[in-house]
Amino acid sequence: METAIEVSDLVIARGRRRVLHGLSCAIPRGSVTGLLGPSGSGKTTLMRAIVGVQKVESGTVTVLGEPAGNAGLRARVGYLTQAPSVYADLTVRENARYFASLYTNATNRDADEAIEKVGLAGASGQLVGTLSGGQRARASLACAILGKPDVLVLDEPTVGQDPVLRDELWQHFRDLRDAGATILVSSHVMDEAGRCDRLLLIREGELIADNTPDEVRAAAGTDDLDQAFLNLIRTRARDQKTVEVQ
Ligand SMILES: Nc1ncnc2c1ncn2[C@@H]1O[C@H](COP(=O)(O)OP(=O)(O)OP(=O)(O)O)[C@@H](O)[C@H]1O
Repeated sequence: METAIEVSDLVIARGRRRVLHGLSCAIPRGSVTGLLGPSGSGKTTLMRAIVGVQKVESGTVTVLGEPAGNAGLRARVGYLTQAPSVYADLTVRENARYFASLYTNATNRDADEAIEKVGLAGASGQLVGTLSGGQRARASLACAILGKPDVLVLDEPTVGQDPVLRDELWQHFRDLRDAGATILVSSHVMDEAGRCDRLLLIREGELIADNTPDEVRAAAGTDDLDQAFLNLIRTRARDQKTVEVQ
């Protein structure tokens, strides 16, 4: 298994609080890896470290063999932030073509293709400021994927999308993976966890599972991933209490 992203003993503080406490994981190349965990557990912080925009206290993050954030990675790593990062006063097409112009290898055709992939072809002439929240999120996604990056970091890409669109977006993620991309995708929705090749479950800045969905189910003794995560969290909390008492 070739590793695309290697995180080692990562410690990050945000504000005065320590958010990640020595987290380590390895994300295989050509996989869709789900990053799951409660709100505030550190998912976005970990993603920011992987794309190289987060100040790190200690530890290392290596992406495609280079330190995260290196100039050589700029065109190879795509990042969808949680808040849409597109220009409200440009149309969907203008946004996508503008982002395409920032890549040496992306064309207007790639921009139009990406718009189609996210289901926005019918709204490509519309100003982003007039789109619905879910449409705006998809416009942002189109801009993140159009450069065909080797590593794609997606922070809650399916929030606010209807089930049909969600299904299509997940199919697209799998297509990108099959073409060789490595995808890290955060989600709150457990039914999305089952669609991933691997899962990272994070809680209060610590990794409590790094497995395939089947392995997570087996370790937790239940077929239901929602329940499996609850079991893992409860077992961990119990173990920690036992250690404190001893
Ligand atoms: N700019 C900031 N300054 C101070 N604290 C921050 C900042 N950004 C995030 N935090 C804190 O860091 C912790 C982790 O936040 P993070 O955004 O990584 O969580 P998350 O798992 O992505 O949450 P969500 O699922 O709600 O997006 C939280 O306690 C949050 O309040």
